[in-house]
Amino acid sequence: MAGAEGVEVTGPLHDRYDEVLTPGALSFLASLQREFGARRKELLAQRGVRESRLTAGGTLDFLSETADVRNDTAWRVAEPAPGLEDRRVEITGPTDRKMTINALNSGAKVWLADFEDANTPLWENMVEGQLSLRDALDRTIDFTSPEGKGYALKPDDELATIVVRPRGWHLDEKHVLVDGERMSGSLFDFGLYLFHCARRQLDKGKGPYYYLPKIESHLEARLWNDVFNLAQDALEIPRGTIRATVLIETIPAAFEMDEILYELRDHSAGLNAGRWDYLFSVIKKFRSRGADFLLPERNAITMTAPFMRAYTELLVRTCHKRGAHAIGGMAAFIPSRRDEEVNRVAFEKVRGDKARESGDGFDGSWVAHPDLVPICREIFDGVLGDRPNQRDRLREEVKVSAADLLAVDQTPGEITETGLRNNVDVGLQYIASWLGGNGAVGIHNLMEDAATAEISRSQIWQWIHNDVTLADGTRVTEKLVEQIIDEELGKIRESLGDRFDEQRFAQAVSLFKEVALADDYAEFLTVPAYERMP
Ligand SMILES: CC(=O)SCCNC(=O)CCNC(=O)[C@H](O)C(C)(C)COP(=O)(O)OP(=O)(O)OC[C@H]1O[C@@H](n2cnc3c(N)ncnc32)[C@H](O)[C@@H]1OP(=O)(O)O
Ligand SMILES: O=CC(=O)O
Ligand SMILES: [Mg+2]
Repeated sequence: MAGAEGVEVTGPLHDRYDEVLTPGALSFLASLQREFGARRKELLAQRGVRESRLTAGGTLDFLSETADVRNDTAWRVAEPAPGLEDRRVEITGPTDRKMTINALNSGAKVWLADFEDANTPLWENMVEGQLSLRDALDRTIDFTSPEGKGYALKPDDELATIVVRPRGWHLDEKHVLVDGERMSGSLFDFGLYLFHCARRQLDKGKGPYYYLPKIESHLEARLWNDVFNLAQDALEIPRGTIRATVLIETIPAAFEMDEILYELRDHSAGLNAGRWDYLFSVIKKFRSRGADFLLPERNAITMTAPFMRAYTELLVRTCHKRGAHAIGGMAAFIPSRRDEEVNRVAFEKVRGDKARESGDGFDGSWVAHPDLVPICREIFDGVLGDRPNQRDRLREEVKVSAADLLAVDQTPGEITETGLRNNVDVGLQYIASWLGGNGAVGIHNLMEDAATAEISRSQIWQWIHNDVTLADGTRVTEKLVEQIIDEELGKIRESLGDRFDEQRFAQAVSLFKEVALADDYAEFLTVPAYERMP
């Protein structure tokens, strides 16, 4: 494979990788990295500065310097692009060939093709995911399971619209060096998909669409907008062709929703309420601030907690004021085709979650599994009927203050030994799976991904470092957690039997201790985890 000037690919080049990593594509990636790499690093450093202020006792508020943007009632985002008018059901998931076909065929309006929370950024997952997307658009994708079950796409007009979620700004792609430096994982995922699939999508009457994860400020949204403009110009695609839905899934971003929409207004496809990373962000940003920012154990926190309601209500209000879609989040309950009771509970929980969202004015929502598509559709059908969305529901009565968004201590629930054990158990099982190359997994009938695992390990860090006592009066210490790690690992070993040794539990324990116990808190568990990957 001929290279591109200044670009070195250090990952293995398996079958067909040359179809994605072409000299033209690599040159395009290099141009994005050269233009935006330094700004990305500056913005990541600014996250640290803001976080240090919070650790020192500071707070978050709506920005005074952008009050004009918030108060100006005249501007609106672009009208929805083809394929994004009606988003009442969106399925999310990894981009391996089987999941790609299943997601596109699922009956959902949109498929979020995930290179972030549901994905281990193993080199093979990244490049083969891009091949899946391209092959899906060419309709050359197929798959045969080891049992001989064949998979093929339904006709185009029955397929979900593809929306790609690249990695967040914090992640590198270490297998592609530009002028000797690792390139941004975000730019790698974004750029390869745009380079290969923008024209293919336009030929089908749709476009290159993205979900943007883990953004912490409108300046990060501005960076994405500048990336879009340069990329569209370079590929001779009209500006405004790319559309992006931003996940509001960090607490600082909740104070900048208007500004984020404004920065991306010609490319915007709305906002999504990414509840799991949002909870992680609340814990992370205020992790050293004692009782005022202490949440109950993970499974006790619901979307009706006052600070979560404030966030979702403000999101719908802000989106609809600007003509943008407001998309709901993920209920973690997954159905089972083998256990009727598990299925019943999952359907009931998801139904309740989608009923609340559709009633609040969201225009659609996420599901994690094809069997949940009909439920989400039925609930949104009940509110939307034949209308593609409810962007006209302005929710002008919603008033949310900074204090409402920060009312973390008003969340009902407690911290128990069961909650502590669950965080350890799920954290270990998830990390072992992630290190094995699978970033989305069902554990105890709940969907676990990078965002939910971040909550588990960060709660433990917070409880140890804030002298928290459990409901039974036991203090959470490093020693106690070490003991629970041993005990929970023993249970996992027993339940897996011979399969235990096939999985990466030794590595998972070491990483879990690093990210849950070490005084020096890791900003993302996926960053040290990535360094342990080939
Ligand atoms: C916080 C956030 O960011 S949420 C968004 C990120 N997270 C995700 O996207 C998770 C998506 N969901 C998944 O990955 C999966 O549903 C899991 C891992 C939770 C469970 O998967 P499984 O254990 O395979 O579930 P199950 O065995 O019930 O699957 C039944 C069928 O549905 C398919 N399926 C399940 N989930 C999905 C999905 N999200 N997309 C496409 N197909 C799916 C399976 O491949 C399987 O297909 P098959 O019958 O042809 O073999
Ligand atoms: O990405 C979604 C989330 O909830 O996190
Ligand atoms: Mg997320």
